[in-house]
Amino acid sequence: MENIISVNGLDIDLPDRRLFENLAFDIPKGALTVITGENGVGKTTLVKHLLRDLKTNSHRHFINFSIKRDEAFYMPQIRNIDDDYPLAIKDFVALGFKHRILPWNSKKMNTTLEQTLMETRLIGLKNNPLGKASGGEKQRAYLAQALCFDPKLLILDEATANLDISSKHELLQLLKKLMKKHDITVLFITHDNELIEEYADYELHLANRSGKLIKKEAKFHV
Ligand SMILES: Nc1ncnc2c1ncn2[C@@H]1O[C@H](COP(=O)(O)OP(=O)(O)OP(=O)(O)O)[C@@H](O)[C@H]1O
Repeated sequence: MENIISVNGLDIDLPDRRLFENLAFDIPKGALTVITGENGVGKTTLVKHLLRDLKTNSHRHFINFSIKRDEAFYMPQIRNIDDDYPLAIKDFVALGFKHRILPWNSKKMNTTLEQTLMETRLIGLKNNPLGKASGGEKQRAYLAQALCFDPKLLILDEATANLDISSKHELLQLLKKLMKKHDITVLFITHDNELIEEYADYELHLANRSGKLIKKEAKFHV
C-alpha cells in the first residue's frame, strides 16, 4: 500500500502543554481516511501542522509527504456566507484555479469550470449568487472550487456539520465518485458515525496524545 503521508515520532506542543507525543501513522493514498477523536483532542491542529510542514518543508524526518506543496487543498468548516455574498456560484468556484494570471478565465479554465460545475451538479445554478444557495449547494460549491485546484490531497474539516441527512450523503457520495475519478486522497475530520460507517476506508483515531490508524470497510462503493 502506497502512503501519501507518513508520520513517525512527531511531537506537537501548544504554548502551555504537549498536544501529541511521538505520533506515528500513515495515510494511505487514494483512500478516504476520517480523522476522529473527542472535541479538543487536536484534529484540526494536527491537520494544520501537517499542512504548514508541507508548505515550509520543515521537520522533514518526522513527516514524509509524497506530494508537493501546492497539491493539497484544505476545505474549512462551512463558513457563514452572508445572504448578500456578491459572487455568483461559477465565479466562487473559479477562485480555486491555481495558476490564474489574468483577471478572467482562459478558454481551458472555462472548459474545466463547466465540467466541474456539471460534476458537482451546480451547472443549472451557476449564475445564482452563492449567498442565496442552500447549505448543500454551498458545500458542493466548495467541493467544486477544490476540484478546480486539482489537488492530490483534499482535507475536509467537518464539511458536513451543518447539512441535513440527505445533503450529507449526497456530498459524500459525490466526493467518493470524484476522488476515484480524479485520483484524490481525502482526509475528512468528522464526528458523524453514520458517515464513518458508510464511507470511510480508514479511520485515524486520536486519543491520549497519540493516533492509531484503523482499516474500515466502507459500505458505499462507487
Ligand atoms: N494556537 C493555539 N494556542 C493555544 N491553544 C491552542 C492553539 N491551537 C489549538 N489550541 C488548543 O488545542 C486543542 C486542540 O484544538 P483543535 O481545534 O485542534 O481540536 P479538535 O480536535 O479539532 O476539536 P473539535 O472537535 O472541537 O473541533 C484545544 O484545546 C485548543 O484550545
